[in-house]
Amino acid sequence: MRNVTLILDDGSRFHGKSFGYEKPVAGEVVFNTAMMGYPESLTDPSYAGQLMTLTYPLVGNYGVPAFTMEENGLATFMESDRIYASAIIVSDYSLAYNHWNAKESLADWLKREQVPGITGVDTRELTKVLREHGVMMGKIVFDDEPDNIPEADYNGVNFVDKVSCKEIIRYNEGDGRKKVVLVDCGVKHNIIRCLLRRGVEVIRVPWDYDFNTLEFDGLFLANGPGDPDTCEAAVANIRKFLASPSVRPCMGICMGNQLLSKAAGARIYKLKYGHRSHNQPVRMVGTTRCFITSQNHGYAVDAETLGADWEPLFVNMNDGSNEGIRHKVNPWFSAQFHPEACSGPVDTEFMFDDFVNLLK
Ligand SMILES: NC(=O)CC[C@H](N)C(=O)O
Repeated sequence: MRNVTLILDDGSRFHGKSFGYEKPVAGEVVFNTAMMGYPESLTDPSYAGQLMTLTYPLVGNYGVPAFTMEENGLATFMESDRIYASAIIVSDYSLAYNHWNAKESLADWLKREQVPGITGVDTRELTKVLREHGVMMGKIVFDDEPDNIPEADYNGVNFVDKVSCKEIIRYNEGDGRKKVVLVDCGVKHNIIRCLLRRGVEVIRVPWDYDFNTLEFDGLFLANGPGDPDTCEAAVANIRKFLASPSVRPCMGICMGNQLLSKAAGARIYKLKYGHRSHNQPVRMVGTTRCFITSQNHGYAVDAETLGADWEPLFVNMNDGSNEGIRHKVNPWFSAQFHPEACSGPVDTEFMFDDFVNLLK
């Protein structure tokens, strides 16, 4: 294992060993405090461009499942067609792995997908640095090579455009089925699985496609990487939908919550270090009902700036930030967290039932 160094923008250095693909890489360094789920997180397109630090120390011990696709093109066990995170940073990579569903080691998978992985880093100390300073750009360099890769700069980069599908994909087509347009900002496959399991037809469209020209019964706004302010084309299409005389249900997740909120007039801001974990507590506004949720986001909605017809639906119980919105009259709502989980707690999957019931 070659020696590597993670260098953060503020000059802090963390030494480790390479266990994945051997190439230097630069990107935004974020941390995730979940105890498991590295196959799902690595293939979640919302991590595009990010160096993912895991605080849970032992990683790799349950290997990686087979990368098989179902007939409909959805991955059997993963959240997309490949790894989207730019690198993974762990404390103690486990050379031995064992699980009924394991097909290969995390190291072999990373090497095949050409994604760097580093181990031996005190990821809890690294997380403390990111928590105090806020997420930072950083790079992983090999100690036996000159450090000549440029710093990452994400200003104005539209990551959604890089990961969204390029043409329309239809799932579960059939007479009499309710049709849901899904705006693919970088959709996790479990969102599509959750919809298909409820018997609807899904029409997956590129993020900037004007779906208002299609015939459909409901609109679904998916998760996606990067800064929502780079997705004005999607916001314009959502605004058209909201203004349409034919009122149809709409649900959004994560980036979908941010885009719906932007269409509702709200401002988006960047959180200091984001929410990436399996145990984010949220409260449903107006009730004392709380849910434990799976999350992966760096931006948040400023609920104070929502239009008068809208209100917050969920609030984060750790930091009070907005976790979802709803329209006061029409069947339009969204969550900043991930009701489809995968991985993570499934407490809020009922939101898919609510959405599909509204279509009827
Ligand atoms: N998972 C997501 O959809 C993330 C949304 C957005 N890219 C953020 O970081 O806030």
